[in-house]
Amino acid sequence: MLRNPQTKYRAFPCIDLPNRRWPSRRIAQAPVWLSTDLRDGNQALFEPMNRQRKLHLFGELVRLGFKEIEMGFPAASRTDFEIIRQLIDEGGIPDDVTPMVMTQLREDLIDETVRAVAGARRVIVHLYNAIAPVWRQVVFGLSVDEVEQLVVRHVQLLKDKVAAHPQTEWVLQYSPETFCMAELEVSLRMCNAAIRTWDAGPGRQIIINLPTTVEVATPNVFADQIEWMHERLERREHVVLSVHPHNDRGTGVACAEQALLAGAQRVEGCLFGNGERSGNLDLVTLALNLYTQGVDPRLDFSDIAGVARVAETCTGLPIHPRHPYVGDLVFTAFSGSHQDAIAKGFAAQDPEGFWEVPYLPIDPKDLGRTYDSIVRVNSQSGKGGIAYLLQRDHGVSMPRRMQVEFSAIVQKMADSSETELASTELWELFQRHYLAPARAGGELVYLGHQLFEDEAGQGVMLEIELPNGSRQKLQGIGTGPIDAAVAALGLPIRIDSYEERSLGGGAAADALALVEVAWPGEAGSRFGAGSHANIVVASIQALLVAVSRFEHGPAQLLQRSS
Ligand SMILES: CC(=O)SCCNC(=O)CCNC(=O)[C@H](O)C(C)(C)COP(=O)(O)OP(=O)(O)OC[C@H]1O[C@@H](n2cnc3c(N)ncnc32)[C@H](O)[C@@H]1OP(=O)(O)O
Ligand SMILES: CC(C)C(=O)C(=O)O
Ligand SMILES: [Mg+2]
Repeated sequence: MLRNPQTKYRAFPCIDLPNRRWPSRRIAQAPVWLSTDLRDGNQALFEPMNRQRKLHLFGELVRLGFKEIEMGFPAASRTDFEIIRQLIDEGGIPDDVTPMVMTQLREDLIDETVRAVAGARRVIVHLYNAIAPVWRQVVFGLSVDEVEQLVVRHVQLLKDKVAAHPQTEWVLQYSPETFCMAELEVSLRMCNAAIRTWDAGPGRQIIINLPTTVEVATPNVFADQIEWMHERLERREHVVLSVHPHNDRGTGVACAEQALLAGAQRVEGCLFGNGERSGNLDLVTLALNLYTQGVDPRLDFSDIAGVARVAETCTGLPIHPRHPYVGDLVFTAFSGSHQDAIAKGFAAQDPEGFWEVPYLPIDPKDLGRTYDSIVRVNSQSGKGGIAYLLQRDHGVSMPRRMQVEFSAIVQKMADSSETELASTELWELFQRHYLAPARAGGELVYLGHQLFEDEAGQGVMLEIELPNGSRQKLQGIGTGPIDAAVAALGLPIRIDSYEERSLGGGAAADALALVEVAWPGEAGSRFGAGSHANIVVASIQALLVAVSRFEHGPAQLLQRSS
């Protein structure tokens, strides 16, 4: 990369629009949607869709509620010609859906295009030509006057040709390709030439479609360009002002939103942002952005995963897991504080009230998605999410300090595996670290006990197995069974906390005992857990696990026994 990029790249000039109104407006209704999945989306694929895939995607677009669908470039592609012809001839286009077909300003191509769609109930013919300086000079070698003549000549030609097919309602769409890079006066001249030549008026609609063919400036510049055109286009009431944002700077959706504020009434784009280079406007994101502002998008994404699978199958392109609204991970929180806030938000959410769950801009249920994967655990997770999963799925409710200790163990595991841990894996990890008798060797093992009453308090006769396999009988007296077991071990330990719960609920459920042991002089305490139908057994097991987690614990007992 250059250290002085200003020698190679220039900033796009600002638009002189002192009284711009778009910044203080709000989008209050859905635009007219045009899907160009079958044209702009298709022309950007390694392998363009075959007939079967195109028809599949067309059916899906209709099902989603699109009323205008660009079908392709019939003069350039035999497949496109045959598909549109077949749909028209066989009545395969619903009455409320208008197909659109694209062509360059060339007589032979316009001829073929009209042949492809004549007889349809209503059709939009899309004429385009690039008008920005570099294209005028380098690609076409035409002056501004000559470009205008090209537009007038071909709009007139189309007008004459379609007059022979009065049974079809013909709508013209004119796109000054490369609009965002062209001088506004030149764009206005070309658009007004098309409006006049088509003779737009009552019953003679025209769509003026302004593209960011290659996105080159910040969205506010595009919004200024749109407002400037909106205020100057002739016969404005008979013009549908449309935009066709691409996404080269990653701001296609922002451009569309700001263009709608600036006077655009219609947007063109593709599902999930497919399209040339870094894509077209993502229609799904725009629609759901509106939805989350309380605006009905008039497109149905209540099974968004199903739509995604159709799009992936037809285009052969995968959808990124972090893609807004649809990605596999977008309703998943890994980080602890997010998990904590989401869990609290769900608990507090009023089912009839406004959506107010932290970190989730939309209710996943509205898109046919579930809450199941919202709390997931990886190396970024905190104790809240881990504790939530163990409690929810395994009935284990850890005291707070144990949550802290266990989350360090989980993070170590997640860091080394570099993967997410499922709730079953958390449970296995919990058992391996804390739960007698699931732990695997190296510790003191409970074999049996007997309680007895003593003048000095509660007595216990404890039988345990040492790590070398030898058995030991130990006796102790204390204020209760745990205290007596501590006395029996004869180690300088202290019980810092003790909790018992029932594991998994129900009358027949095992008891779960959680014991926290401190060893004065040793940093930190250790937890242990035991589960058994008998709570005393579970408690002694938990104690033995916690003691075993101090290196000195088993070692001192072994030393004493030898
Ligand atoms: C931004 C967009 O997405 S625009 C849509 C782009 N999509 C496509 O082009 C897909 C379909 N296109 C095609 O299959 C072919 O380009 C065809 C069949 C239309 C034309 O093919 P060809 O005649 O071989 O021309 P080619 O593909 O090389 O296109 C370049 C020619 O078209 C001319 N041209 C490009 N755009 C236009 C236009 N809008 N109107 C008139 N002429 C145009 C160029 O000036 C150039 O002419 P030249 O050969 O006299 O220098
Ligand atoms: C609208 C047409 C010409 C287009 O795809 C573009 O300019 O990106
Ligand atoms: Mg395009």
